[in-house]
Order: sequence, then structure tokens, then C-alpha cells
Amino acid sequence: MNQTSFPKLPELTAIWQDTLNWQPTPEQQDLFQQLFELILEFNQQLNLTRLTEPEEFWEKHLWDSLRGIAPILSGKIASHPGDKVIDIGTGGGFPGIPVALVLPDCSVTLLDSTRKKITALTTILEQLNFKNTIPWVGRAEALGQHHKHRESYQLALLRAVAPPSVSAEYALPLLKIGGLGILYRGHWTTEEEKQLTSAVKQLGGIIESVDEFTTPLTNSVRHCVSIKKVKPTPKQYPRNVGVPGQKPL
Ligand SMILES: C[S@@+](CC[C@H](N)C(=O)[O-])C[C@H]1O[C@@H](n2cnc3c(N)ncnc32)[C@H](O)[C@@H]1O
Repeated sequence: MNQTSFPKLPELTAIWQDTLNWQPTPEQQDLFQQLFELILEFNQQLNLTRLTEPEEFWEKHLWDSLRGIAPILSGKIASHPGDKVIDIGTGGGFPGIPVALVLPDCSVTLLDSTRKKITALTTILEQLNFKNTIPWVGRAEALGQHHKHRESYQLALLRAVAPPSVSAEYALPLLKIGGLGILYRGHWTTEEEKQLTSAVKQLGGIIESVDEFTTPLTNSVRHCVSIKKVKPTPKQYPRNVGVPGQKPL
């Protein structure tokens, strides 16, 4: 018998519907709960997240992860079976795991340079019986120069990984032409936008949109900055491991 009792995640169906025009099926709600429990269990040995209260986990991990793909959930942007998604710097699996959970026909690569985190995520994903996730240990700079990965993704997600122009250098080489990178940000400044505009131009991209919103439980201001690949990224990008962060474009 399982001795551990875990807190229950809120369902908040009306908020899903009002904010994303989408709501989880009972099976998806059940998977959210299982994911929460597995993360709490693994968190006892490894720091996967500091957000362990049910409401904050719901808002900052589940809702925020899915807010980034709101245009896909609402059908405004089409996703196709077999589309490849990559979560760069996934950490404890966010935003990539909730995205994989709601887009079962897409293949979601969860990339992180910390082996321990990817080992934990691999076990969590096996226990959830996910078939559409690929946990991967590596650096975004190396993957972007790998012929099997370069220009092969439709969607790249980056939350709390690096400043915007560094995130762009990680994401754009991996995207197909027409593919989108979603940068999950807190506050957004005109200075950041200026730097990002210059960086994406050098990398073959444009800023497609900057979407400002507040989170539904704590009213925190957040932004999703969407960058689009419009032409091939020059061969020299991404630069060697560590260089994008040390000398941002
Ligand atoms: C602050 S955590 C964010 C985790 C998660 N995205 C979230 O929002 O909860 C940043 C993660 O990015 C990873 N990371 C940083 N730079 C990276 C790079 N160049 N390539 C791959 N992973 C990277 C780190 O190992 C760390 O796990």
C-alpha cells in the first residue's frame, strides 16, 4: 500500500476555459496529478522545483507552461502529427512536459545540460507512460551544430534559461524555416526588445509578437515573446559552448 499521501491539485476548469479557451480532459487532469506527485517525490533527492504547493504548481508550472502554446491550443496556429518540439533548458520538465501531455501527436525533446535532472525526468516520463518525449542531456550550442537536430524543429520553448538574445542563439539554429521559438519571460523591457531585434536579424529570424498577460491566481505580469525563423541561420551560429552567454549578440 502506498503510505505517502500527496496534496491534490486544483482543477480550475473555468479558468482554463476563460484564459486559454481549452480545458483538460479527466485523463489529462489525472496525468497532471501524477506528474505533480512524481515531481514531489523526486524533489526529495534532487532540486527539480521550488514550487511545491498545489496552487503555485498549477499556476506557475502547468498553466504558465501551456499559456506559451495558447495559439496552438486555440487552433490559431496549427500543429501537425509528427511535429518536433524542443524544450531548451527544461530543468524539472517545464514547459516541455505539460506541452507533451496536451500535444500527444508531437514529439517533444526535453534538453538539459544537467545529467541528474534528465535521469530523473526519464524515470518520471516512464512512470507516466509517455511515448512522445525524448529526454536529452546536452548543451543547446552543441545540438544546434548537430546535423540531426539543426533546422529540424517546428517549435522551441525556453523558460528561465538565458537572456533573450542568448535564447535566440540557442533556438533559431534548431528551428525549421517557418518554425517558432517561444521565450517565456517575466517583465519585458524596450532595451531587451532592441537587443533581441538585432540578435534575431543576425540569426535569420524576426520577432513575431510580444504577448503580455497576467497569471490567473497571483496576477503576476508575464510575457511570451515569439520569434520566427524566416531564413537559414548562418553556419557560425550557435557559437561554441559558453560563448553565446559570455558575448551575447
Ligand atoms: C532555471 S532552470 C529553468 C528550468 C525550466 N525551464 C523552468 O522554467 O522551470 C535553467 C535550466 O537550463 C539549463 N541550461 C542552461 N543553459 C543551458 C544550455 N546552454 N543548454 C542546455 N541546458 C541549459 C540548466 O541546466 C537548468 O536546468
